[in-house]
Amino acid sequence: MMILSRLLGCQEQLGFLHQSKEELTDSHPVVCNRNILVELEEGVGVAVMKMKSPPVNSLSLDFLTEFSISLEKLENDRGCRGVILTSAVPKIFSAGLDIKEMCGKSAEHYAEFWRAVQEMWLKLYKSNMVTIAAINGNCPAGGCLMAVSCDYRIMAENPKYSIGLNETQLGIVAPFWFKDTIANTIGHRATERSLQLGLLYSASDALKIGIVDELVPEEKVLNAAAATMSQWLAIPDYARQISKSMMRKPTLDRLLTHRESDIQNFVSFVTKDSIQKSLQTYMESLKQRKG
Ligand SMILES: CCCCCCCC/C=C\C/C=C/C(=O)SCCNC(=O)CCNC(=O)[C@H](O)C(C)(C)COP(=O)(O)OP(=O)(O)OC[C@H]1O[C@@H](n2cnc3c(N)ncnc32)[C@H](O)[C@@H]1OP(=O)(O)O
Repeated sequence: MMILSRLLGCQEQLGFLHQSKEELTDSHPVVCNRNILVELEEGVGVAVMKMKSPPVNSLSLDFLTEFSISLEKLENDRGCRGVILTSAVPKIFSAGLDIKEMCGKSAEHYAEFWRAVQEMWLKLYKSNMVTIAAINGNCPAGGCLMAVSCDYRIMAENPKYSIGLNETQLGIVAPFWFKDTIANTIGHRATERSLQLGLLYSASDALKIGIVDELVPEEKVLNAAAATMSQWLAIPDYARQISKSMMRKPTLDRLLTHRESDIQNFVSFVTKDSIQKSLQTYMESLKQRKG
């Protein structure tokens, strides 16, 4: 019930009611949501989802709810066959889960938050559409999860940007389905090293290890994503979708089977004093790094 009311509440915030005439053209209907801009190019059947939640596109409960609703709308739109996921915030793809959602809140809040994280991943990983991440900035932890859940990743070749699952550096543990998703991308051995050490890879190392598929100059990331999209869309949908599902279903089923226990594990993990302390110390270190 709480989730339903949040979804309904968010649908109002989603801004379907606030579209201006300038934002709606025949060829590029744009939906300006609070955290995500969705632009559907109808003739081509491709939507661009631009995350725009400054300063760092952190994945808050509101953001995740909006993301899942937006993706579901596209999924149910027969005119949309592909999605390019990118960022409208300079230098940041996404800073991952919003750490503030995991600090000093109630057990009920943590459970609701974690269900929203699961939902985002389930929707993205099982999407029937072609999904391409156009990674135009830093991409740690939950941001990396989003990227590796897509079918293909193109990253800006900027030495300042990094990508990876750095959870252990915060004193926390990437859950099994984060691990499965990255292992499906880079293999078991590379995942083991990557997760234990909480590695963040530079763009060039990310290409070498296979976290990303292609590097291009920053200003070409979206064009490169559109070019790759047209190659993938040249394959008949039905055959491609069944192939995707064959590869991903066991991983999806594992979370679906253990969804409630995964939420309980998260809540009991994150409510530990030691974990709260680690997260708070990490947040403070982010602030100090600034100063
Ligand atoms: C036994 C098994 C049990 C299993 C249980 C499972 C538990 C697993 C739980 C969770 C998995 C976690 C996944 C995650 O995604 S955790 C998040 C990890 N993210 C990071 O480590 C990134 C942190 N951020 C950065 O490194 C940088 O901010 C940056 C490189 C992304 C951008 O740098 P810069 O442009 O210099 O910006 P600032 O650092 O100055 O940041 C601006 C502003 O934003 C705040 N902020 C940054 N990241 C986050 C975040 N992830 N959440 C919330 N807030 C964030 C930062 O503090 C600044 O705030 P301000 O000082 O108030 O301006």
